[in-house]
Amino acid sequence: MAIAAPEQLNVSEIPAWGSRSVDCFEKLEQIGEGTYGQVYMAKEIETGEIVALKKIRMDNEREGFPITAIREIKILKKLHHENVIKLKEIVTSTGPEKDEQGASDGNKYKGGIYMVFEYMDHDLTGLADRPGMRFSVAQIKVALASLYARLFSLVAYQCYMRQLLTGLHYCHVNQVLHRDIKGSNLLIDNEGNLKLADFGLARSFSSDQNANLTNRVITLWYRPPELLLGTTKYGPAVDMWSVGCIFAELLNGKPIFPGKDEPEQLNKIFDICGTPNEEIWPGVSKIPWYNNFKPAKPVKRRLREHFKHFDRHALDLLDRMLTLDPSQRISAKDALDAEYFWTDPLPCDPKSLPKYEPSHEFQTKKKRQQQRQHEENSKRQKLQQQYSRLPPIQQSGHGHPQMRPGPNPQLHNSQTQVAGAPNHHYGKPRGPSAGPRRYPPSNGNPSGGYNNPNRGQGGSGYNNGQYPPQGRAPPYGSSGMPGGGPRGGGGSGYSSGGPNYPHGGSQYGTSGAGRGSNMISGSRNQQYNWQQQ
Ligand SMILES: Nc1ncnc2c1ncn2[C@@H]1O[C@H](COP(=O)(O)OP(=O)(O)OP(=O)(O)O)[C@@H](O)[C@H]1O
Repeated sequence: MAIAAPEQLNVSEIPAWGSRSVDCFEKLEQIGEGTYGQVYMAKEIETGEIVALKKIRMDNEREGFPITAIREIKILKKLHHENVIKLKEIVTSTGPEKDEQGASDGNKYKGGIYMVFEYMDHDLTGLADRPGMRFSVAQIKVALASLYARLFSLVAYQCYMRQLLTGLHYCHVNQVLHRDIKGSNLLIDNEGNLKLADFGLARSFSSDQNANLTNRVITLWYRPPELLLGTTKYGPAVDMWSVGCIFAELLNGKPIFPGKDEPEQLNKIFDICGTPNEEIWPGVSKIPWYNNFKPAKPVKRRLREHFKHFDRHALDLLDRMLTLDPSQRISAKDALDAEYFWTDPLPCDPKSLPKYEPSHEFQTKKKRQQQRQHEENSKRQKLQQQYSRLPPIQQSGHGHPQMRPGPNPQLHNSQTQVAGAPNHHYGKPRGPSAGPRRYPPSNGNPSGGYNNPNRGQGGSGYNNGQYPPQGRAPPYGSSGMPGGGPRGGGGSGYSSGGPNYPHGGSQYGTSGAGRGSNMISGSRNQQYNWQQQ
């Protein structure tokens, strides 16, 4: 079998893949709008099976098939685990494509390539954003029902966290870094199963951690301090920081570090986790941008006080996930061993979790927009009715301006507010004011502008308007990256064979010394139910 050079898709490995047409599927509904393009819920016509079709965006690909898609396909082909999304096949279309209403998509001269995934009913962002899943302290105080619901959601979160860590441990053992852990990339089905998705930024890593990797990864709110400080040598600990942010977000009801840009992101982290120094984080002063960001006044860590309302074991675990020094940060394997997962109430069987209507971030956001629009319209109607009951306006021009019929300034104001209303916490990362950005500055200047020439059409970066283009930045561009990207010397790329195995006894090895994570069976010493590969 021909071996593909690193970064090339070895099509001969997968003869059946790509041979079927997307016409084998009927698109039912759009469920996601990602950097890649749209994601659809679709039905396989022959079998009736429901799948998710993710269209690979090709419109700005003068250089051929997008590297992020190649990486995602290559990595997903070698990962097989119940907590990692399954890529079933690749399908193509040669001619004009139809949208879910059966209309041509207007892109009639272009063929399309789709990844076919198993379908998942929710993403964690969409699910956590459902009214029934979020509870304020006030609600809990006033209603016993809410208390039950709150307890129930805590049990659900514990169950999701266990699955997230199990899937991530599997990735790390197989030497894959995810590098974009966030709620909308954690998919959940109605059986309560959680799966890691969106491996477009993932890559293999070698256990010596000496290779230079790109610094420009992980959505801002979930990005660890070592990346924000400019390191290019990192490992699985980067994903564990993101897990800590998600864990705290679930328990807290909102994101914990919602920074607008890199400096603010670091400030938010330092404010709660304390400022780093050589004592608590040996080597921190050697990280490229440490001096740029060194706070004038040291701040003490106050994470435990800040989240003192969390359950004790949850707080212990969170403390170890949000450890500034990546070498002291807890691994996925050790996190699965934490008391949090081994004290009552033990994580439940995912199947016992409640079933909800499908909810993806894309849909919940759309619904919220529609609801806002609806509320505005009825407000407007009410005001118009009020005005129509008012006495007619005198033509002399002495009347109060608010008594003038027709649109008045107030209404215009409120309309503007709707259009430009701040995005909800769970809004898609679209720009500085609309959620976390995905990439740090590409110009090598940590506190300077954030234009990213790699970010899709025209490379307009983040400063151009509220909604910058959504093309996923090839994470391996070479511009201005401190230390050079993995494409340059040192980037290990992919091995052409199977995944590399970590050396026995390493943090990510499967020596069998670790305790298993299957809480349902109640056995703490059980092995993980997957094979290392
Ligand atoms: N297999 C699936 N089943 C159900 N929904 C899915 C599936 N895959 C993706 N989605 C939905 O589509 C959204 C976008 O998918 P994905 O993250 O893979 O695309 P992306 O282009 O990488 O997006 P982003 O730029 O936000 O990371 C997800 O957040 C999820 O809501």
